Amino acid sequence: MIDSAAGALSRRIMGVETEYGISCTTADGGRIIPDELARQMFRPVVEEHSSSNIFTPSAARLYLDVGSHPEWATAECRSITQLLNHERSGDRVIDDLALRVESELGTGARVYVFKNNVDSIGNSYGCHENYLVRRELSLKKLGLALVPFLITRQLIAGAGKIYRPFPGSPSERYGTGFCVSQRADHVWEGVSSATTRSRPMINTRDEPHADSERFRRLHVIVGDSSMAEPTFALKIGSALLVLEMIEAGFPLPEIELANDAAAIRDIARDHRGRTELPLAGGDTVTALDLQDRYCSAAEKWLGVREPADGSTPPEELTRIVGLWRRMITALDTGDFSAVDTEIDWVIKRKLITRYQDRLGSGLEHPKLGQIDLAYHDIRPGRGLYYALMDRGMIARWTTDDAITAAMDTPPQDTRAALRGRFLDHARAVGAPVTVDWMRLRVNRPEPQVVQLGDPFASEDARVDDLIAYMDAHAAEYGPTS
Ligand SMILES: Nc1ncnc2c1ncn2[C@@H]1O[C@H](COP(=O)(O)OP(=O)(O)OP(=O)(O)O)[C@@H](O)[C@H]1O
Ligand SMILES: [Mg+2]
Repeated sequence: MIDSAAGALSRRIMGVETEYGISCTTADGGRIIPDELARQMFRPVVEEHSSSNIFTPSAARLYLDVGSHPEWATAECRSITQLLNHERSGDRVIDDLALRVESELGTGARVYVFKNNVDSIGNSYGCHENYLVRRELSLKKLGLALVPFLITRQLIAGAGKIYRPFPGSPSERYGTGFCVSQRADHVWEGVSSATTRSRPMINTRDEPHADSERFRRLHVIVGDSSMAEPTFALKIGSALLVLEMIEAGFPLPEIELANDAAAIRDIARDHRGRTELPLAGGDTVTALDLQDRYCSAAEKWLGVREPADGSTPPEELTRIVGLWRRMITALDTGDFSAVDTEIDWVIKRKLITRYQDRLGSGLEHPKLGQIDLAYHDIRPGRGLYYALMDRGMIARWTTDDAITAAMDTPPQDTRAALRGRFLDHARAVGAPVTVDWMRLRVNRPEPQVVQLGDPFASEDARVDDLIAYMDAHAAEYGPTS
């Protein structure tokens, strides 16, 4: 049981990290290996910043992670649609890097960027969610309370994939089939501080990127990347509501599964959530029953929670819980028509089934694998996701204008606004600076550092002073281009 004396955090900082898969074919049918392709994509970034790990004008972090996966970590956000806009703006920025390489390579070359979580040889890359929580809460206890929700969340917000067993694959014992989640086969335990050796669902590494006396950062690494905007909203919104309820001590299923890793893999292969999951105490529960209970709790919670200014508006949460309920009903009845434009795995399964019927083949058919992958291509006008959206077969949650605005404008109601202003000014006067989530530093003539321990604060006189310092020394920084 969580000590809920501190109550639910009514305002919260959230961020999402997305790792992308990349590949390239040249006009003569050749390939460029991902390492080299990643280097080419990041060349303009390195030319401008002398680094492949930067903070962008929208205060996001753009970097090249190990394994040639470009990563976009959104700036700190306070509401779900805001977070969605900032996550989507990452797709646009990364696609611009891909377009540039494509034009350098000349007619016929194709650079593909996929927002998925598995490559063709079984490597997995992540989509991490970050939620600010109070220091008083133990990440371990919070994690244990969240795990049954997160293990079953794939049913309502998974990205879906065709699973093909191959020797050495983590779930070799399962036959070929459609899974609701991409990530389910690639997590090994519920809660721990490791990230790669034994990948947990929640990472408890204590790295708050904020005042460590007041805050912690909950790092959820079990989720799939989302293509459909409503899927993203439901994935984040449902987690946010469950987190709030745990913090507030609101009644929730108190469940400990006997084997988290086995449960998450079994659920991934059960499109109706009916698998009986053994509990640590000996009984069983179905995944659908668990999700139904979380959703019912959230419906009640919406009636009593006290919204805070600047956080996700209640109407938006009502919309999220409405979608959640429609998805539970679909799972229960087997009629998915009320959600088949909103939830990634449902959209994808429908598409794949249609092609499968046409081909008259099993899921092993390579064409179906191509369709599976093409759904995650982030290029408008080329990727299957965008093709379906253009035909009205995928619903929207936000607008192109809002996404475009987020490409170069930080959230205005968090610390990100300060980072954005600082970077903007440094660029204008050519000042050498170093930045991370917590820190703004002017490097010359004398190092000047400001620590931003409160991620909610979007104004700070110390940052005004840093800007004045850069202005005062502008002549020493030399001409700007
Ligand atoms: N105090 C905070 N609470 C919640 N989220 C935060 C906080 N500070 C930053 N974030 C978000 O956490 C994410 C951090 O991304 P980053 O890729 O740097 O993750 P990391 O876990 O620190 O490092 P890495 O991915 O290199 O292991 C960003 O999306 C950011 O907006
Ligand atoms: Mg990261």
